[in-house]
Parts: sequence; structure tokens; C-alpha cells
Amino acid sequence: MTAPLIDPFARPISYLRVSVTDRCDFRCVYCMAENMTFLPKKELLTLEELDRMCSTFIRLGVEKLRITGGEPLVRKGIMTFFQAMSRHLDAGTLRELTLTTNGSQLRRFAKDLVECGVRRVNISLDTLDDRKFADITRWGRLAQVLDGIDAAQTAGLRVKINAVALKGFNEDELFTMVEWCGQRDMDLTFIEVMPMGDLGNEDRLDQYWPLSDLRARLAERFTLTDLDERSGGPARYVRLDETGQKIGFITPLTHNFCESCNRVRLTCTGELYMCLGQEDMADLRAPLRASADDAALEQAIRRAISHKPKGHDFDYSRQKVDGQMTRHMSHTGG
Ligand SMILES: Nc1nc2c(ncn2[C@@H]2O[C@H](COP(=O)(O)OP(=O)(O)OP(=O)(O)O)[C@@H](O)[C@H]2O)c(=O)[nH]1
Ligand SMILES: C[S@@+](CC[C@H](N)C(=O)[O-])C[C@H]1O[C@@H](n2cnc3c(N)ncnc32)[C@H](O)[C@@H]1O
Ligand code: SF4
Ligand code: SF4
Repeated sequence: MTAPLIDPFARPISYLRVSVTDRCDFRCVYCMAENMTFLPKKELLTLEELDRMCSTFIRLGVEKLRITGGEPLVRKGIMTFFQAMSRHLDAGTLRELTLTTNGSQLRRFAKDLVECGVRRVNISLDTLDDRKFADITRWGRLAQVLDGIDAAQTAGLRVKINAVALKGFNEDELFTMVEWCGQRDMDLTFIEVMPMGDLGNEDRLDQYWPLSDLRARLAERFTLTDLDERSGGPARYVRLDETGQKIGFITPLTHNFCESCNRVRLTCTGELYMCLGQEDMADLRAPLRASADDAALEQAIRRAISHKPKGHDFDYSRQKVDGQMTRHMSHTGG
């Protein structure tokens, strides 16, 4: 039997996040610059290479695959890849196949995703206001995303909304968003903005809205009960006793959840990032392309995991943002 992937801190690696493209139909201000230069096609792993890569990780014990990007649903032929991955669900070697999306293409793809065995989807949505949505995504249209959410729910997908908490931007929508998600039976998770990429527009410190503050505001109106459950992701959840709703908090900067980290990230060019908040990575494309035999690839994966760091380097506590990543979030898929 193949030995599972265990990192130097005895954490089993069972979750692979795969960015299938660096491209996107939006240009969210905290994620991308407006005039992004994207990778030439030949740099990207082909769909067949992505299949081989993911299948190797699954053989090594990965049980959860989250497809992300850029916007995963703008990658040409992406349904062929989902279809290919569904064979691992059928075989019982993969427990969950899922994706994180901006929702713009869900009207077109929701049904196909369900047919490929996807059961839930995380959709990023920071505001319910048309004008603010256009401002924050630069190129997005709120109506299209809302329509995508409808399509996903109609197709039977469980939806979780991810909202980046941004000071002075969506603070005033906290209760509107909670209520809106409650009415639609969708979970809602807030994410603290992270210092990624040299976007040259905003000072991310100005936008940082600590979730401890958001939580305190929620507690003014609701009774919050901490929940133990984990989704295999970094979110901590509370229940709003009055409505029964579940609200998640992803607080990489105020609460370190690294000790139970179970994931690594594969970029669309085949780089394996051992941590979202570190620059260390291993090139897996070279061993993949060097040989049709997976032994060298397996060995490269194990070597990479043996260097997984204990935690991230983000730090908002100094005068300026230390450890700011030069990488864009769209490169590693968040
Ligand atoms: N620092 C840090 N942030 C993470 C990590 N994983 C996810 N995040 C952040 O959380 C955001 C939301 O993640 P999702 O793509 O919805 O995935 P998830 O929360 O892991 O998914 P589930 O728990 O399966 O619903 C990401 O875009 C990141 O901003 C992590 O390992 N470390
Ligand atoms: C990079 S996107 C990729 C998937 C898809 N395009 C989407 O928006 O859901 C994944 C997640 O990263 C989040 N994200 C991007 N930049 C971020 C930042 N600087 N800080 C915190 N979250 C960020 C987005 O809000 C989104 O929820
Ligand atoms: S957060 Fe997602 S939708 Fe927004 S620019 Fe980044 S990749 Fe695109
Ligand atoms: S910051 Fe790094 S070590 Fe911490 S949970 Fe995220 S990926 Fe894991």
C-alpha cells in the first residue's frame, strides 16, 4: 500500500487545491490589477496533465479536491476535467470534488457539475449592491452572479457564499448579507483580506476589517454559539441561535489555524505551493513532463511535502505590511 503524505509537523495532507487557470472574467481590486498579463497557453498544464497530476495526489491519499483559479469556469474544456475526476468519486478514492467560483458562469455549468458528482460550491460575493459590485470586481455584473447562484441551487448544489470583509466597503451590509443568505439557506463565510500581490492601487491595511470586530457586531444582534465542526477548510463556525444559520470566519491573520493545516496548492503551471502564505514551491511540471512513469512525480511530491512550513508569514501587526506576498491570489487560487 502507498504511504500517505505526512508533512514534517505530522499533519496528513488530504486536501489539494488546484488552480486550473490564472485568467478571470473579473478584476477584483484585492486580487488582480486591471491590466493583468496572463501566462501563455504553453505554460499551462494541459487538461490531461492536470488529470495525471491530480490522480497521483489521490493515489497518495488526497481525498478532497477543490478546483479554483483565476476563475475555474473560464478554462476551456474544464467540464472534461471535472468529468475525468468524477471517476475517482465513483471509485471511492476521492471523497469530495468541489470548486470555488465567482459564479458568473454557473448558469451555463451548474447542471454539468452536478452530473460530475459536485455536491457543493463556494461562491465569492462581497456585496449585494450593483454599483459596489461593479466597483469591487471592476468587470463583473451582479445580476449575472445572482442568476448563477439561482442556477446552482436549482441544480441541487449546496451553496456557500464567501465574502471578503472590507472596511468601509461592506461593513454596512453585514446584516443584509446575513439575512439574504438565511432566506436562501446558504452558509456565509467571511474572509479577512490578505496582503497578496503588488496591486499598486489600494493600501491593504486601510481595507483590513478584523473579523473579531465583525463578530462583535453580529453579537449585538444575535446570540452566537461556537460550533466545533470543520469542513476540512480553515473556517471556524458559529450558529446564530435566533435563526439557526451558520456563519464562518476565515481569519488567517488574527487566529492561526495552521496547526491543523491539511492542504497544499497546485498552480496551473504545475507549481506546488506548500503554504498560501509562503513563497516556497516545488516545480512538479518538470518531473511530470520528463517521464510517462509516475514514480518520479510521486517522489517530487513527497520531497516537496517534506518541506512544508509550519505556518504563514503574514503580519499586519507592524507599521507596514511585512511579509507581503508578491504573488497574486489568482496564481495560487486563494
Ligand atoms: N491563510 C489561509 N487561508 C486560506 C486557506 N485556505 C483557504 N483560505 C482562505 O479562505 C478562502 C476561502 O476558501 P475556499 O476556497 O472557500 O475554501 P475553504 O474555505 O477551504 O473550503 P471549505 O471549508 O471546504 O468550504 C480562500 O480564498 C483563502 O482566502 C489556508 O490554508 N490558509
Ligand atoms: C482567488 S479566487 C479564485 C476563485 C474564483 N475566481 C472566486 O473568486 O471565487 C478565491 C478566493 O480568494 C479570495 N481572495 C482573493 N484575493 C484575496 C485577498 N487579497 N485576501 C483575501 N481573499 C482573497 C476571493 O475573494 C475568493 O473568495
Ligand atoms: S477573486 Fe476570483 S473573481 Fe475576483 S479577480 Fe480574483 S480570481 Fe477573479
Ligand atoms: S497559512 Fe499555510 S500552513 Fe497555515 S493553514 Fe494556510 S496553507 Fe496551511
